[in-house]
Amino acid sequence: MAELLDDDEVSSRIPDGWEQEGDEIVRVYEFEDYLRGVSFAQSVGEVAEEEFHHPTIVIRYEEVEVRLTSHEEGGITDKDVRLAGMFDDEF
Ligand SMILES: C[C@H](O)[C@H](O)[C@H]1CNC2=NC(N)=NC(=O)C2=N1
Repeated sequence: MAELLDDDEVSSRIPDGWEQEGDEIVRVYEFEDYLRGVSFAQSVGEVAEEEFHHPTIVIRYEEVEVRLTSHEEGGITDKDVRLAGMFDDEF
């Protein structure tokens, strides 16, 4: 089981564009149109399935919100930080 990160560790490790909100890290990606966001959400889902670590994905008009936390550990771990960077690579 991965170690929980404290707020300072989260702040220093999460990629630019991500923020901590309680026990989650979150980023809102903006798109020129709705279907580009839908396609991005699909890509995020595929990475999540490959890594077996799943975010909450909210698809809105011209934006997609992605939230990560480690449910089993009950907070933010390096798994979340690593996946955040992998999702950014899909953007
Ligand atoms: C049983 C447990 O749900 C699975 O091992 C995986 C699935 N995907 C997961 N995703 C996330 N974000 N956190 C988890 O703890 C997690 N656990």
